Amino acid sequence: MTDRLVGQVSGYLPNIPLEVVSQGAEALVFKTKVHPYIEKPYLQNNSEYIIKFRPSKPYRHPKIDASITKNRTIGEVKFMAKLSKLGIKAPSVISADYKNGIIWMECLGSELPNGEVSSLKNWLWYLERNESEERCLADDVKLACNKVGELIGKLHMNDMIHGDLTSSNILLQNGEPMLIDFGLSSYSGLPEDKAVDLYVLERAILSTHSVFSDKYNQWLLEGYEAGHKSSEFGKKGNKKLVETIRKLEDVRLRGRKRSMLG
Ligand SMILES: Nc1ncnc2c1ncn2[C@@H]1O[C@H](COP(=O)(O)OP(=O)(O)OP(=O)(O)O)[C@@H](O)[C@H]1O
Repeated sequence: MTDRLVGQVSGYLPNIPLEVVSQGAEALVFKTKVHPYIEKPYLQNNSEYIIKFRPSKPYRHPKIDASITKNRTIGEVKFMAKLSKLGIKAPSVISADYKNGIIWMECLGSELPNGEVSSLKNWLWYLERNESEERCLADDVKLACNKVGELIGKLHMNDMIHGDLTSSNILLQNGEPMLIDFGLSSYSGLPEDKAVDLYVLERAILSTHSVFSDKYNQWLLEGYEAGHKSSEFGKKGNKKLVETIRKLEDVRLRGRKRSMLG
């Protein structure tokens, strides 16, 4: 399966060496050392780039499939371009081929001592498996969670919804969090949509980092509050924060009822 898809993407990008990074439900992600048009680009990482390829789905009607691939790729690129304009940390888009579902972007993150990419999930797992409880709850972990919350606060203040907030979709670079994977992103000013975005992250933290999830979630929310209270947003920030947190309580309640009913 992967070989066929690698063959397909190599056909679209001839002579570009590709290394498979991940195969998810929606896309295949590759690393390459080749920039498509500049020899010395001004990016945080000038030696490696990411290529995200959304393959066609054989079970969909070819015309519908082509339209979905094109629209989702355009949607993701536009979202990333807006993030860059707003200064919300995420990979810069380098190039895109909408028709073939390809996004060439900046490669973020670094390598952890165990060789894994420095996503929030991998970093916390690394600490949980190799270090003491004290280390897992140290100041730099609190600061990273606060900063993630702040970043999401800024995203929501701009009425942007990530749609798939998990600790894998947050990369850390020199302690600074950056968001990735905007395949399910959308725009909404509704507190409900923002609350659901937060709830998805809260549940992801609970299931992925269960031992310390209470602390991590508390620190994330503290950062989220701080993000809204930044002088940049004035009184509007506090108003939006109160509305979203009130909705978050409703969403949690609905989630609990649903799990009680099985
Ligand atoms: N810009 C980037 N810099 C570094 N690594 C990245 C970048 N984008 C993606 N990755 C790596 O590729 C993985 C998959 O990327 P992404 O989540 O965007 O694809 P996906 O197919 O939508 O994933 P899934 O279906 O699992 O949600 C990420 O978890 C990360 O390890």
